[in-house]
Amino acid sequence: MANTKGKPVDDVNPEVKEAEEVEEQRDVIEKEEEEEEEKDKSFEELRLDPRLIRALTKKGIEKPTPIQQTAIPFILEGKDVVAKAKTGSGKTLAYLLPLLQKLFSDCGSKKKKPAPSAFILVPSRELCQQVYAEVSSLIELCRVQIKAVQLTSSMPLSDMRNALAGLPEILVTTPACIPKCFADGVLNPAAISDSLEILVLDEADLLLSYGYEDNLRSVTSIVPRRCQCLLMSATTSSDVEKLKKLILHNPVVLTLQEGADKEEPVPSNVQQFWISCSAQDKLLHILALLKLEVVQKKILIFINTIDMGFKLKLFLEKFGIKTAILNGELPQNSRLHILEQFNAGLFDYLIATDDNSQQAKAKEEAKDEDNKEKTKNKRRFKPKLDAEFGVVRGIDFKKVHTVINYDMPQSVTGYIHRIGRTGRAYSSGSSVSLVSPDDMEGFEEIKSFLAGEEDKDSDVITPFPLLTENAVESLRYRAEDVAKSVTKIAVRESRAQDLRNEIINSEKLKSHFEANPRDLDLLKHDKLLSKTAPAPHLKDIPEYLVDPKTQEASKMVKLARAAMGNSRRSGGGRNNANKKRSRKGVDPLKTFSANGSKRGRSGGVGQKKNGKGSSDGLTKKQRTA
Ligand SMILES: Nc1ncnc2c1ncn2[C@@H]1O[C@H](COP(=O)(O)OP(=O)(O)OP(=O)(O)O)[C@@H](O)[C@H]1O
Repeated sequence: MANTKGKPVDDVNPEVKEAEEVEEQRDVIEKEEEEEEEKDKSFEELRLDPRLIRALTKKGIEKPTPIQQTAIPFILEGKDVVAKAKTGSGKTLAYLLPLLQKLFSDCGSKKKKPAPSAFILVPSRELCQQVYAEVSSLIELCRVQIKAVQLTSSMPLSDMRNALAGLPEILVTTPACIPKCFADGVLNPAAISDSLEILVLDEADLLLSYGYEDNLRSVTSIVPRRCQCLLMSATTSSDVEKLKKLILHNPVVLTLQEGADKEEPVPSNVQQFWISCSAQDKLLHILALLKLEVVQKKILIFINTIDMGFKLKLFLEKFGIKTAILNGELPQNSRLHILEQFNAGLFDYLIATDDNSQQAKAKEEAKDEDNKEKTKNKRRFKPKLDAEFGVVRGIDFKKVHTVINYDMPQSVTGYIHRIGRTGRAYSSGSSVSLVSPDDMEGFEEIKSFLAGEEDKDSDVITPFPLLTENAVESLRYRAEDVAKSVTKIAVRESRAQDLRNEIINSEKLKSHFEANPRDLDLLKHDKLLSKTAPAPHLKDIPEYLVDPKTQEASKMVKLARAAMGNSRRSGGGRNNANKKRSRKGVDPLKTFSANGSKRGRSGGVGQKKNGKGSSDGLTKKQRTA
C-alpha cells in the first residue's frame, strides 16, 4: 500500500484513501470481534466437569456457543429451561453436557434405578440416532459408568427388552415409542414416576407438528413434579407455548438474540439468495448452478415430492452429475447409511424430501395409486412412508456449504429448518431458492418474516449474483432436450428399482454394521439409476458455451473450495484462527459478482446484515493482490 504519511489530504489518491478507510474499518471490526470473544465464557467458567471438558477437547470443541454459555448454568442449577436458539447453534450439547454432569454424581452408587433417570424425546428416528450417537461418544470419552439406549417404534420387542435390561440411565426415543412400550410392558409407568429426574423435549417446535400430541400427554401424565424439564427449539410457535404449559414449571425462558437486539432465525453466517424462474425452467437453472459450478459443494437440494427427486436425479445423471436421494420411503438402515456417507464426504450432492408436508403429499399420492389399483385390479409397487421419518429438521448434516430449494418449502418454519442445514456452529454457508411465479406468495411471506417488523423493506434474500442470463441460456437447448427424455414411466421405474435395491442393501447393512460399526464405505448410494452412460457433449459442457463472467465466477468458487479445504481441521471443531478465516475468508459470494460491479452491490453481496462487513467485499489478501 502507498505511503501517504505527511502528504496534504487533497493529494492523496482517492482509491488509496478509500482502501485505508476500509482497512481502518476492518481493524475496528476485528477489535470488536476480539472483545466479543474475550467476553465469552469458557467451559471451565461454566463449572463443567473436567471429564466433560476433556471429552469436548478430544472432539475438537474448545469454546461453548452462546446458547451453551447461557443454558448450561441454569440447567446445572436444576431450573426448568425453555431454550430457543437458531438452527445449528449447538442446542444438543447445551442440554447433554449438564444432563450428563448431573448423572455423574449418581453413577458411583451401587444400586441402579428400575427405570431411566433421563428421557430425551426427539421427533424422528434420524434424530434419535444422532442424539444417541452424541451422548454415547461423550460417555465413552468420559469413561463413566453411565448407560444410554435408544428405542424406536420399529424395533422388535425382544431388542427393546434387551436394551432396557441393562438398566440404562438415559433413554433417547420418540414420543410415539413410549406408549407402545407401556402397552407392551417393556416400560413400567410407575417405575418411571419413581426414577425420572430429567425430561428433555428436543426440537420441541416439531414434536407437535409430527402429530405426537397424544403421545406426549401420556408421557406427561407420569412425569413426577420434581422432574426437571428442558425444552429446546429452533423457532417459536404456538406449539412450543402449548408444550411449555403442558410440561414445564415456571421455566427460565432463554431466547438467544444476535446483533443489537434483533432476533434472527437464520444464522447470519448463511448468505441467502434467490433466482426467479418459471416452474419448467427450474431444471435448467439447477443444471446451470451445478454444471457451471457457481455454488460451493457439498450441496443439499430440497424437493417436495419423491417423484420429483427421482426426476431430478435422472436428469442430472445425463449430464454426468451423480446424486444420492434421501426420503421417507427408504428403509431406516439405508437412510442412516446415506446420512453417514454424506457426512463423511463420500458424495457431494444429496437430494432430500423433507418432513411431514412431503409425507402428507406422498400419502395422498399413495391413496390415489390405491384407488387406481383397485379399479385396475392389478398388483403394483406401493411406497410405504415411515411415520417417524424426518430427514431435515434437526439433522446435523456436516459441512454442507449450499442448500438449494428446488421446490420452495410449505412454510416459513420449513424454510428456516432447511436453511439451517448449512452454516452450523461456526461454519459459513449459503442458500439458493428457485422461485417460480406460483411460489412467489410464499416466498414474500418468508422474506417479510425474516426481515422482521422494523426492517420490512430490507432484502434478506438477495438475487443470486453468480449466474448470468447468457450462461443459463447457453444450456437451454440441452436441458430441455434431456428433460423430455426423463419420462414419468422412467421416473416410476427408477423409484421402484431404487427402493428394491435399498431394501436389499438395508439387510446387508444391518449385518455389516453389527460386525463393523465404523465402516461407512460399504454400499454407494449415489450410483447411477440409468443404464446408459452420459453422452460426452452433455458430460463436458464446451467452454465456448459459457460466458467469461460465469467462467470467472466458477473459478472463484473452485478456488474458495480449495482454500476452505486447506483450512479445514478434521473433527467437529475449529480453533479460533480457523474460525476467523472461515468468517472472513475467500467466499466468492462475498467477494465476487458476475454482474460486474466490484463493490457492494444492491442486495448486499459481501456485506454482513449487521453492517459489519467490509465495504468493498474484498479480503485483505485480494486487495493487496
Ligand atoms: N461449542 C461448539 N463448538 C463447535 N462446534 C459445536 C459446538 N457445539 C456444537 N457444535 C457442533 O455444531 C453442530 C450443530 O449443533 P447442534 O446439532 O446441536 O445444533 P442445533 O442447535 O441443535 O441445530 P438444529 O436446531 O438444526 O437441530 C454440530 O455438528 C455440533 O457438533
